[in-house]
Amino acid sequence: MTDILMPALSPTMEEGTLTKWHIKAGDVVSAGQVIAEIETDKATMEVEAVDEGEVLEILVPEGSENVKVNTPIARLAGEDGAAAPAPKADAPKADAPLPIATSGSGETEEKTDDTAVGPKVQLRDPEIPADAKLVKTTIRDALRDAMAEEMRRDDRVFLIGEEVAQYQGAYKVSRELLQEFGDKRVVDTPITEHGFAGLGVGAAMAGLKPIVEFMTWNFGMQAIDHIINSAAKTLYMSGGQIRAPIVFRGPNGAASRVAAQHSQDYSAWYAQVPGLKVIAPYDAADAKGLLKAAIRDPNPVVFLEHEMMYGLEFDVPDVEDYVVPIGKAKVRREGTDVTITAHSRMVGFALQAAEKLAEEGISCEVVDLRTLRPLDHETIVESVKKTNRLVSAEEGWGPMGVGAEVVARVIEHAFDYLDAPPLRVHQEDVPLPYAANLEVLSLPGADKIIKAVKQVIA
Ligand SMILES: Cc1ncc(C[n+]2csc(CCOP(=O)(O)OP(=O)(O)O)c2C)c(N)n1
Repeated sequence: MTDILMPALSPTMEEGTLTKWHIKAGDVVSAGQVIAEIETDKATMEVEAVDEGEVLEILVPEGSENVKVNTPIARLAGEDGAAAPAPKADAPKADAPLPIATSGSGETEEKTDDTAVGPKVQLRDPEIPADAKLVKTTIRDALRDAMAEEMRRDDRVFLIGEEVAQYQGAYKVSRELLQEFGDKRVVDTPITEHGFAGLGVGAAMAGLKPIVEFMTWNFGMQAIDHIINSAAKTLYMSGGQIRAPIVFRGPNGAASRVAAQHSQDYSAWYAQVPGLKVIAPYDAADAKGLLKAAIRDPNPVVFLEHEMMYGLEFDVPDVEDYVVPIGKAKVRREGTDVTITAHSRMVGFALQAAEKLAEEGISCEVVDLRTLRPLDHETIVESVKKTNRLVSAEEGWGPMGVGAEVVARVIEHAFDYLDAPPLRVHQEDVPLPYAANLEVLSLPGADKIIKAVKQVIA
């Protein structure tokens, strides 16, 4: 049995009208068949079935307004995930551009809010005063606040990218920045990643502090030459005379149902490059504090946000100038039996796994890497010296990955403390499939972490 959920047509869509059903209970739907029409203030969209299955029940009648994204709207017989709907963009209204929907990333973050939940108890950073007020903030707003604060502080800081100004960001991360800072400091560009990334690197070398937003890191590949060959290497190649203080940021990692070219993790790609710093935060406080640190850093920084986490809320300390140091991992849960390392969205899965394993009497320590380059192996090694076992978890591919590096460092620095060979959890070694059931099978989650933990403690 599979519930068809109300899809999100755009990254910011929260609800819509279910205008028409093309199916009724008892019908057998086939893959690609249009089953419903959905309307928001921005677009009308047809929903297609991905696989075949019998319609057991229509849960939301046609004509229903304000149906929240992710509400079950119909029930199909069949394997879980096999008949999930594929939204098909249709006739966006002219006055409302939907860059993400038209790029194929329409159905993204809201869908996953339940799979990347935050920890119930968060360990506090030592730098947060004990009496600091904590304010629930989405990751999207935490990133926005970081940019706004740094732009107020330093007039050399500016933001450039596709749809960052008028549209306020494809994921609404630059909300109201154009209004506050004007169009000289919040700059819309054509669809030319290679062009505007190069312009950013030149501006950085000339003394400005650009933040270059990629609509997703997938499109940042067009600009990879500027990131690696220009930004990362110039300090070395100029004998220390020319710096490029620049932040490249945007959504990274697996999105939902957008297929291989729109859905991949660049952590290991950039973390290999000398001259770059690479940051991949998990929660909103780190997103804010680390982005502020990245903007101030004199080096080029690759800042990997998770495409499916922008709408998630976490506690952010309400302190004057919240800056989290680059290059320091964070122990998010203390434990004694096994160390789990993770970054970005995988931290949520690691914490979920740790909670489930605790019910069986297995105590996991979860280390959030936060910065991938430079990697804080001291914190990891310290943890492994205590637990004697290691599982690394990452969303990207395994070979030559972040986990491979973590394991190598632990073997180098704590070989004698290991009681079992370390294990790596990662995506299957394939480009991410589009089909819902294969997508689920390809990506790592809490279940795969639990399996690996049980294997290393066996
Ligand atoms: C290299 C790259 N950058 C960004 C995107 C995201 N994207 C997809 S469609 C689109 C807007 C396209 O606008 P336009 O060229 O005017 O075509 P339209 O779809 O409006 O006819 C953007 C920015 C992409 N697919 N590839």
